[in-house]
Amino acid sequence: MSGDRRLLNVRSEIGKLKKVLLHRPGKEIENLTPSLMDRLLFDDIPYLEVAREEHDAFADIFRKNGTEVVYLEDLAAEALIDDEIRNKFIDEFIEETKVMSDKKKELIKEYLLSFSSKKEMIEKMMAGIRKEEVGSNIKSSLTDIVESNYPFITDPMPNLYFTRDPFATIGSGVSLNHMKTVTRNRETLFSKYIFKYHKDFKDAIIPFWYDRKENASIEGGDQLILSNKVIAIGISERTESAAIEKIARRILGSDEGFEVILAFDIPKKRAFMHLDTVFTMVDYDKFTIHPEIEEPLTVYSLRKGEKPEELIIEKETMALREVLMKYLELDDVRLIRCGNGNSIDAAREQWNDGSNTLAIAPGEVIVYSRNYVTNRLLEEHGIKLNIMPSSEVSRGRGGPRCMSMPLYREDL
Ligand SMILES: NC(=O)NCCC[C@H](N)C(=O)O
Repeated sequence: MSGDRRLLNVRSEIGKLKKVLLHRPGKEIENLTPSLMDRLLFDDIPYLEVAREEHDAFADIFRKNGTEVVYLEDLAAEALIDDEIRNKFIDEFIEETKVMSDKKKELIKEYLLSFSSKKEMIEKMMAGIRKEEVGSNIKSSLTDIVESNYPFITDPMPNLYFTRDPFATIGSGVSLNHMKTVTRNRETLFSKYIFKYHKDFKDAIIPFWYDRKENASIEGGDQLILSNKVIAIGISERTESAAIEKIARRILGSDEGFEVILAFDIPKKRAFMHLDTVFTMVDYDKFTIHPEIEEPLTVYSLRKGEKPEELIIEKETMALREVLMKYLELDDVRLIRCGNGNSIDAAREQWNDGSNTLAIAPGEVIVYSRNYVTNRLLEEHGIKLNIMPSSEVSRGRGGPRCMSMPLYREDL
């Protein structure tokens, strides 16, 4: 990045990745129980020790390829530059838990302030606070008595290792997302403090395209930067059209150079959770896809109008291939089908994020080892693979793209 003073720069899905944000799975994973899984958006409980080994192997792939890796937990701790900010952060964190009683709030604060290391305090916030850690017998309100069997004072945040979703780097700016679910919206507080107070960002002029307090939801897994002109956003289980409209006005009205936002209407179901669950870019003209999105799709193109704030919106029904050829101005594109078109392999590998690859350079991606049918096909299409172990991290229903947030990619 020598000679380049931009802190954040993402103008494609495939430009050489120079800096990426990860979160190493922590104790929050061990605070998952079967009865919490549904609300906390997990389908199984990963074995933490192995999940960490897999995640470390993921981080090593970046480092070996010249990508700087930074961790959410480190940046969040470093953002708490003085007592005033630490206090403010703790208060806001507690405000966003469902704790009602003032007495309990005081005890949580006291407990969090008792950590001498800021990183350990952050990790505790992420992991969740079990009842027995903070005055287990407090029954100062009716809710405490009624909910006395609930094991946590503050819930764990097991989805944090999917750093793709709470915020997204778009151009030189940040979409600080408002997440669909309460559990994931709590995660965005860490990003808020990082961009506001961390020494690397606090004095920078960073455009914010969205804010976590806005009322419509949008998640990073739905935000794909197809080129320096075209952004794709899924209208999905997690992202609402109202949010896309707002963000489009701001991005298209800025001087970042993006010309069109394509809103892809995808099925609202868990197997299609985000646009990147069913579709990722692996090279200039190659994409991995869930075979079910090959059928004609409804796509809305949003462009800037003549008047300030005006948007021109056009609805089209087209096959994905045609949409990509048209908007990326390509003569041809190759759609690489997850599971190589076999319905059983496709369904199995799709469930384990076979289409959720992360490009670290044009034509070079990180993939899960378990999706070997799709991986073979990618190789046959000339894609260079970096294969990571994937038994445990995959249980959270996200792949290499979901587990990473690029902060800086070289322009193509
Ligand atoms: N971009 C993504 O598809 N992220 C995966 C998120 C998985 C997580 N368990 C969730 O349901 O939000």
